[in-house]
Amino acid sequence: PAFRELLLQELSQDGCIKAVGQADVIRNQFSGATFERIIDCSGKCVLPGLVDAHTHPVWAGDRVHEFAMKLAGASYMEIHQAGGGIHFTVEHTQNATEEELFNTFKHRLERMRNAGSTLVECKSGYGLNLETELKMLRVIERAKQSMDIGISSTYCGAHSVPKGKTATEATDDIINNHLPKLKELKLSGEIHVNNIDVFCEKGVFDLESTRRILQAGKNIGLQLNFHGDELHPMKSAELGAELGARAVSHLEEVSDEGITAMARAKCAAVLLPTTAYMLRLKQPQARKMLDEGVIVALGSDFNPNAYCFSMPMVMHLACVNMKMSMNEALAAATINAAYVLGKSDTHGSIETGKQGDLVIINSSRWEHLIYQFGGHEALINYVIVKGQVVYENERCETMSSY
Ligand SMILES: N=CN[C@@H](CCC(=O)O)C(=O)O
Ligand SMILES: [Zn+2]
Repeated sequence: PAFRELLLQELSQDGCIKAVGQADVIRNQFSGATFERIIDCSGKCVLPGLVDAHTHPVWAGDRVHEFAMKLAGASYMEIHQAGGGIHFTVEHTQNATEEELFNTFKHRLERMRNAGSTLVECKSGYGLNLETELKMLRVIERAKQSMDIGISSTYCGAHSVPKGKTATEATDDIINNHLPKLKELKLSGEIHVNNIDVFCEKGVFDLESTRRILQAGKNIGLQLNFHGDELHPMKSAELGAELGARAVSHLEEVSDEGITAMARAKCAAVLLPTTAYMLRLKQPQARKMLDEGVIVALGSDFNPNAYCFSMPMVMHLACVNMKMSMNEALAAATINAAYVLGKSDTHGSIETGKQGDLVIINSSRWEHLIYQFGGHEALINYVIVKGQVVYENERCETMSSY
């Protein structure tokens, strides 16, 4: 994308982009107009706001002790099966107040936004029981109403099988109790959930339970977007294609048939480079997916296992470890991620009529946003959501970013 050609643009009152083009053309077009604020972007680049297609940002209790265990050789599933991992976070999240959860979540969203994310998918899934899942979803709903960042919310009550239940019992509970409650809350206007997610994995939810939960979610109007083929080949990709899922995340262990099916069904792949990196998993086959025409998106997967807020770092990892080009990584972290959330008509690119979500960086080459690993803190000059500056980085002006 020729972002360097984009010299000036204007945002209308409704927060949407009014025009895109050469500075002199636009200057003529709007010669009589007045502006609340004009930002001179000479020597800078304007990019679409980044879209993070996969996060778990509402929780209490960090897992730094487990990071040490993993460095010492324990695997993700060994820790999970011993009652740690997601179970540890569930216990702490169940005990946390709604206010505590909201405050930490708000802070995390600010850090994501300051790293350039303007639209973020946010999952529940550390409650597992109905009461705590609803507590998490209320926290997300409150942030949707009050924070200057876009949020797409996901019910992930099937993130793990709760202690004391079998997977079948948990599946029945979700279908018979959780989903009807979500439907009721949507009708009353209290909570609007956008997507449904399941952790389809050996020892968690098998393919049949995943199918039942996703189908029931689809029946109440949720978009399907689930974890699959991460640690073991599960035929999750094939299931996603069959059910008309918007996306399947992870896919380190996807089959060849699964890739073909996803391409045909326009079911996107959400790749999560932080998780593959920190768990030292086999890298997902991004190149094969791209070559076969799968819509590839990226997510930070921010969670207590993979503690990363930054989509610029995610793009860097995708380029180095998954062999994506910088153009592919940027598309995956903007328009393709917006597609995953059902929002590519309004988000994910700089086009007239789309929402004015932008990142302005202090470099004349946009590629610096990916190239400078961890350098985004000094490089991102402004973050703009719906035409309003929501983050302005004073440090940026004084620091050299070259
Ligand atoms: N794999 C399942 N869920 C998360 C991890 C959640 C956790 O460990 O707390 C993921 O996407 O990596
Ligand atoms: Zn996840």
